Amino acid sequence: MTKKIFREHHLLAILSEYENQMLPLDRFLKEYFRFHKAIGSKDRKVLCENIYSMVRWKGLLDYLCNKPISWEARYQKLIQIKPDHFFDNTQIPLHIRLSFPKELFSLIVESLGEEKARFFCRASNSIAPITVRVNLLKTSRKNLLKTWEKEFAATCGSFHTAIILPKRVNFFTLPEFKMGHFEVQDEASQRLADLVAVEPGQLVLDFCAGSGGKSLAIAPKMQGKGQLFLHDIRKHTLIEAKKRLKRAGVQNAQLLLPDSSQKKSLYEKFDWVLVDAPCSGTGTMRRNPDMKWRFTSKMFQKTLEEQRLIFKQALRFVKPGGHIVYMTCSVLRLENQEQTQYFKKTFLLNTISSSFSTLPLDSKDPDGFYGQVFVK
Ligand SMILES: C[S@@+](CC[C@H](N)C(=O)[O-])C[C@H]1O[C@@H](n2cnc3c(N)ncnc32)[C@H](O)[C@@H]1O
Repeated sequence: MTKKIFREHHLLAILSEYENQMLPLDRFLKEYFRFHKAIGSKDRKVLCENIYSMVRWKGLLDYLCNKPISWEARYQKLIQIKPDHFFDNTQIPLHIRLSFPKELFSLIVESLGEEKARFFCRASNSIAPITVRVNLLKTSRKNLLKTWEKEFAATCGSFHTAIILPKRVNFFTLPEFKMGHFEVQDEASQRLADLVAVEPGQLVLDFCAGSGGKSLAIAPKMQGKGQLFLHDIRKHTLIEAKKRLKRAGVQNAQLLLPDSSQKKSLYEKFDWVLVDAPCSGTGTMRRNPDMKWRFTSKMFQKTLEEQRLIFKQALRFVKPGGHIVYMTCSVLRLENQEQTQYFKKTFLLNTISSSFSTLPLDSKDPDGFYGQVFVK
C-alpha cells in the first residue's frame, strides 16, 4: 500500500467512524491512534490536518457535492477547491460560504453584527495559534525562551506568561513539559485567569475546574500560601487536574469532589470563586470545529439554564465581600452579557470594572473568551 493510499484509507475510516459516535473529535482521534499503532507520527500529523480541514469546511463541501454525500466525495471536492474562493460568491448563502450551520450563524450575527461575524467565522475556520503558558512556580519566560528560541523559533506573546510557537511541536515529549515548566494554553485564556486577583493566603474555589487549566494559571500568584480548591461534577477530570498540579509543583491545592460531605462547611468561606461555565465553545471553534456541527438550539437553551444554576450553586461559597468570576469561551451575547445582567439582577451583585472579552477576527488572534468579576 502506498503512503497516499494508506493515509486516505485511514482518513475515510476515521471520519465515518467519528460520525457514528459521541466523543468530541480530538478525543476520538486520540482513541483511534491508540488502537492503530501502525500510524506513525508523520502520518498522524497529515491525517489530523486533513480531518480538521474536512470538518471545518463540511458545510461548504456539502453544498458543492452531488447527492448522496459521502466523506469520500467531500474529500475529493476539498482537494479540487480553495474554500476562500467562495467567500464573495453571493449566489451561495453567507452561512454556507463560511461553513457554519444556519442557526448558530444567526446567533453569531445577532451577537457581533454581520461584518464582525464574517471575520470571526473566517478566523474560526483557520488554524489556531500555538501558545504556551510559562509556569512561574518553576521557571521564567526568559529561561524557557532561551531553550526554545533556536530550536522552535519561539517568541514572546503580549501577556507576561505567554510564549508563541510558529508551528506545532510534540510538547508532551519535551523535558520542559515533564518538569512542569509550561502548559499549553491560549493567551486569552491566560489573561482571563488573571481576572482572579487573588493574594497569597486567600481561599479560592475553582467550581468548574475540569482538568485544571484556570487553576494552574492562578496558582503561581498564591505563592504556595492559602488554599486552592478544585471542584467539578466530573470526577475523572479532577484526577487529571491532580496530575497536572503535581507536575506544576502546586502544593496548596486540593480536590473538592462533587459528593463531598465537606461542601456545606465551606459555604461563605471563599475570597474568590471561579465559574468557568460549560458553554457553546464558540470562541474556540478553530480548535474544535466539530462543535459547530453538534450545535442545536435545544442544547443551547439547556446550556443557558445550566449556567444560571451553576452560578447560583457556586455563589453560596463566596464570603460576604468576596468575589465571583463568571467565565466562558463563548462569543455569544446570551451566554455572556445577558447572563451578567441576569446575575446582577437576580443575586443583587455589583460588577467590578468592565467585562473582559476577546474575539478572534484574524487567524493570529487569541481565542474568544468572556469574563466578568462580581462582588458579593
Ligand atoms: C469550560 S469547562 C472548564 C474548563 C476548565 N476550567 C479549564 O480551564 O480547563 C466546564 C466544566 O464545567 C463542568 N461542569 C458542568 N456542570 C457542572 C456543575 N453543575 N457543577 C460543577 N461543574 C460542572 C464540566 O464538567 C466541565 O469540566
